[in-house]
Amino acid sequence: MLSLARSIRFVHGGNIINVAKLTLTSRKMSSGGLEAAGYSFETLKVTKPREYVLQVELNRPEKRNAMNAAFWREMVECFNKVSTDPDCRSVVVSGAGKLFTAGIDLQEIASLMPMESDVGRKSMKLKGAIARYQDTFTCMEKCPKPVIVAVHNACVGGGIDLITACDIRYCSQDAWFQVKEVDVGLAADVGTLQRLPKVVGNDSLARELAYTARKMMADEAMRCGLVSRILPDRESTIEAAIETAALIASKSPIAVQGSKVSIVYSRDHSVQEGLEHIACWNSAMLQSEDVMTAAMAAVEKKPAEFSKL
Ligand SMILES: CC/C=C\C=C\CC(=O)SCCNC(=O)CCNC(=O)[C@H](O)C(C)(C)COP(=O)(O)OP(=O)(O)OC[C@H]1O[C@@H](n2cnc3c(N)ncnc32)[C@H](O)[C@@H]1OP(=O)(O)O
Repeated sequence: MLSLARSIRFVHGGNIINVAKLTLTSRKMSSGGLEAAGYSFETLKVTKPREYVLQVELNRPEKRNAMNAAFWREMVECFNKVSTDPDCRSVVVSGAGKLFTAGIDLQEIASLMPMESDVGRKSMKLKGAIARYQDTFTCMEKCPKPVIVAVHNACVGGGIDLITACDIRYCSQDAWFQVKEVDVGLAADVGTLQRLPKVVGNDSLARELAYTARKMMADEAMRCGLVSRILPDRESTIEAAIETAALIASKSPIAVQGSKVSIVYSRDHSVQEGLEHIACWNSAMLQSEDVMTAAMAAVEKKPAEFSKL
């Protein structure tokens, strides 16, 4: 660890500020692939491939990462923890094995149905259950840390719900995407119908995919804006996602998380409401030490080191 003390005078908001001591800490990279401390799950493998970056891998490869009851519960536990983890600034989501995910576990789908005989009570219970399933992906959107998803091969049904709640989507050349729900007699209900049209900015295409359940291949996913990069294979897709996550993690966490909160808010509000929201947000956050830290680093032409958040 490298420590460097020096005195700097800086102008901020019309005031001259003396920064008595600037401590620069050298980067201590974690060894990738090791399970991240405190993140132990049955269906998810969480590792730390870079400093401040966590990789959450869907980890039921023998069942094609089908989403079972443990998965729906553990994703919420995982992302609630990520949200407040000062050692995490960005997240990569990937799938273990042959493909990204085969969607909801079809062998467990019958167990969704409550036992009540009265239709009203049954419906109320089911409504609560669907809301909890929705929370599984909404918690990724509510997590202030950017989430980059690396899709390879198949991304089916619930997989589309998952990836449309992420911030950034990359895929491999062999990736394909399928809003599969109508094929299993369902209207998609955990986010695809709400988020996909906004992600691709093409209402006609979103409806076509939802009504037909046709497969969309990687090239079309790129053209329509579902993904922003195509890489040759699974490994290079994950590596590219980790590189982007590491770049994000090197920036001010106050600025990055404020950007995410503002982008999500603005998507669902008018331009004027979005502007008012960010004005209120930044009336607090512009006072952060991160503004000074970033400015000083720029002046010194050195990488900025931001305090944990
Ligand atoms: C409140 C509701 C919330 C969410 C709703 C979401 C809706 C959906 O997700 S709809 C989509 C449901 N998924 C599917 O219809 C896909 C079914 N699977 C497949 O079509 C194929 O498995 C495949 C994805 C194309 C992959 O094919 P392949 O690589 O040849 O693998 P398989 O030999 O078919 O499967 C290997 C192994 O995995 C099991 N498995 C695969 N998918 C699922 C699944 N969705 N649910 C449960 N299990 C699945 C499959 O049974 C095999 O298991 P074995 O024990 O080896 O037999």
